Amino acid sequence: MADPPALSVSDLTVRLGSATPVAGVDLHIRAGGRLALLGASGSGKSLTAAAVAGCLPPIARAHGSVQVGGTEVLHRPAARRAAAARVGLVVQDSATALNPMARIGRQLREPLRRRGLSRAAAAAEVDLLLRGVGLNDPEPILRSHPGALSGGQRQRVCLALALACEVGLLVADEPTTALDVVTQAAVLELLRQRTGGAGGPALLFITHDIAVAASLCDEIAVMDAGVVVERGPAAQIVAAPGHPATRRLIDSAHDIERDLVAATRWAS
Ligand SMILES: Nc1ncnc2c1ncn2[C@@H]1O[C@H](COP(=O)(O)OP(=O)(O)OP(=O)(O)O)[C@@H](O)[C@H]1O
Repeated sequence: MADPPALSVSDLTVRLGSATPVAGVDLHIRAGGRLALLGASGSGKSLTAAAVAGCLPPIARAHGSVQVGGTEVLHRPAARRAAAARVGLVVQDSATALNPMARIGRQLREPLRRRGLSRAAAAAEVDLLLRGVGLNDPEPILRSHPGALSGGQRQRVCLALALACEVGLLVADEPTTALDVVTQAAVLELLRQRTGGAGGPALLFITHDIAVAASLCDEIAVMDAGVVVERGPAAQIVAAPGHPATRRLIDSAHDIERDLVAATRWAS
């Protein structure tokens, strides 16, 4: 039998008081697929991601359906979800995603111990996970508290933590926005290597950057004012954008590229 979709969102609506920042969103990611949810600031991407990950703000009222791995989870906060319906979450601000009081080693071993690994097996797996996300000298990282790490190191630890939970779906909400360009490229490459395909988790990648969306994901869904206005294969959306919101995102990417070329000429 075919695997159930990693994510199936139908008619998702999120209300915050009298505002409706997410209005009737449908999304679909096949097992091992990668979808970018693309949109300008305030278009409703993060609230959609929060509904999927089970961490909407308490004042939010959500309707519709969110199925992870075939299980309905919309009204189940992250901590109350069955293991098969858990979602790994990597957010922009990794400083808030980790417990500031606990050493990295403990935070990474915990989910592995919960999965039934022995103390020794969990320690070996943590070592592998950190090396797998490019932290090739794990010992000092394991002994550190989150505040002692750089933003790039913390983001890699968050990715390792999400992978330690062996989820079928990873939600990455602007995971590289707070990083310098070199570290951004490294973290994006890691996401490319560690998600998608037969073995890795599916990916819901939240971004306002169409170039990043198209380079990492097979499909793109564009949000504008709480609604998905366009969706399709990434190459097709970039080559032939059908909605003004998508064209605006492409134009702003071209503007940045033009500025960069002009600055390079100026400097040389
Ligand atoms: N906790 C909250 N309380 C009140 N309003 C909120 C809350 N979270 C989001 N909003 C509002 O809902 C709308 C959508 O927010 P959301 O964070 O989903 O947008 P976004 O597309 O992710 O934007 P960005 O790229 O800037 O993060 C915005 O107008 C935002 O101000």
